[in-house]
Amino acid sequence: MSQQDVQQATSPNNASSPVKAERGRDVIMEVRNITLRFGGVVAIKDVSFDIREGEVRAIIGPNGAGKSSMLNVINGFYHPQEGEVWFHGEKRKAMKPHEIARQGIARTFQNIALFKGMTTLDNIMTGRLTKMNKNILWQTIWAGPAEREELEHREFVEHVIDFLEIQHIRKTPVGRLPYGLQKRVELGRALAAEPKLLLLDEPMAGMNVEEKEDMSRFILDVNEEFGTTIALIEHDMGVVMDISDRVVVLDYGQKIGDGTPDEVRSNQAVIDAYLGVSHD
Ligand SMILES: Nc1ncnc2c1ncn2[C@@H]1O[C@H](COP(=O)(O)OP(=O)(O)OP(=O)(O)O)[C@@H](O)[C@H]1O
Repeated sequence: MSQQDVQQATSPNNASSPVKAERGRDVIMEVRNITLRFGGVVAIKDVSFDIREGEVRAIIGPNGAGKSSMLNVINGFYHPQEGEVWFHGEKRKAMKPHEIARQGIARTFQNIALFKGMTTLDNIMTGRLTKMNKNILWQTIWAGPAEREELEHREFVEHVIDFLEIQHIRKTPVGRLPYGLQKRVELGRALAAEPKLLLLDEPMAGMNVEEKEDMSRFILDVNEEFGTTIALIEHDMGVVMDISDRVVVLDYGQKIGDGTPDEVRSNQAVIDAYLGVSHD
């Protein structure tokens, strides 16, 4: 990234709204002194930060900084060698990812992870899995008469479909959809779980400008209208500064910045990290 890119990404036009910055005072997620190693590689080193209710929280940093690893710690995919994860005031015990999903944490993936042969509607229905008994899920998708519980789930899913403006593709197999719409369906599937905390792993990756604008709008709408707390990893700095309330910055596995977009954009360590300035 060039000096100009850093300055553009940190221009005042991208300032987040003061109204949003005021929101979300209660901490719902906290990582404390997390250290994660893969053999001899230290992916995360003694990192602590929190996520407050109702905010959009970004985790940024150069390639290899430890962002995905941190998302996987929050999500329960990785168990750190040191440190603690707290969710809703409780220290998390060792849990499987599906148990964590039942606690109200949902995520999307960097590489879309949808059932490509299934329709938009059925993919989003699978997002209800944590809310329904498995038999009902499979009846809903494959056969079976509509039951009351199924109808309630279907109703919520239809609400998500309307909200994301994807009614026109509800019966289309997702493998046939353009990339930007597949990303939207994936967001829909995560929303169908009615998460308290939604984790987005590079939601704009591979998108053109228009698709990025659409996705930014949907993320903010989800945050505003569903009241969902969102933590995201994103490489596009302009987008990050636009939609986030607070940003944590990692570099070589360590936290080098944490604050509002304004605070982060004027942090010299952050600017140096993005410009590749060496630090001992
Ligand atoms: N499963 C793994 N096994 C071994 N090393 C890993 C593994 N996952 C990540 N790492 C290493 O941990 C460090 C942090 O990687 P991570 O993918 O978390 O960074 P990142 O900030 O998400 O990078 P990128 O922006 O390139 O996706 C890197 O040095 C990476 O090579």
